[in-house]
Amino acid sequence: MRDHDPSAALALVRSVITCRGADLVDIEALREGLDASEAIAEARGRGVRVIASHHDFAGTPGSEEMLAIIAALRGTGADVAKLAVMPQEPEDVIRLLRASTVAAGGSAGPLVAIAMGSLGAVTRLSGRSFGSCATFAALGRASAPGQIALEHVLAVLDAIERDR
Ligand SMILES: O=C1C[C@@](O)(C(=O)O)C[C@@H](O)[C@@H]1O
Repeated sequence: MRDHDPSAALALVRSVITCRGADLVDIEALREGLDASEAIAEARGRGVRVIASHHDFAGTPGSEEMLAIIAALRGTGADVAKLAVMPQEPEDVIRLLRASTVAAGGSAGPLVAIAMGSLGAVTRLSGRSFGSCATFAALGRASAPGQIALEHVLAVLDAIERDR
């Protein structure tokens, strides 16, 4: 819903929460002009878990900024924080993974950190080693650049996680 009016997006999330049709909702929580905290509290009050997410489809912020974004996502009271960025060069992917490792190091709650595009594909497959609690895969049409088909993700995770 990244191109939509933030309040319309929030109204949609609210209707999903109130119709009891979801176990978990994903809210783009840091959009300008949007106060997601009430919807998040409402969801949690109704037993619906919340992922508070932030997408940067243009680039990869600096390390401190990514850590601040993750802290802000966690500050919304959501169950999981998720940051997805668009790397332009390999160093961006390394920076995202480093920020993910640092942010996951404390006890501030579960995190998902993804670098999009083909450059970031490695983060979708080995994110767990860098603090991510989940990844995203395509079941049919990809919903973000660089998303890999579920069957391939499962095969790679199976190979990577075999000895854990
Ligand atoms: O936040 C995410 C992750 C995602 O952006 C991805 O890169 O796989 C895809 C989005 O649909 C989802 O909301």
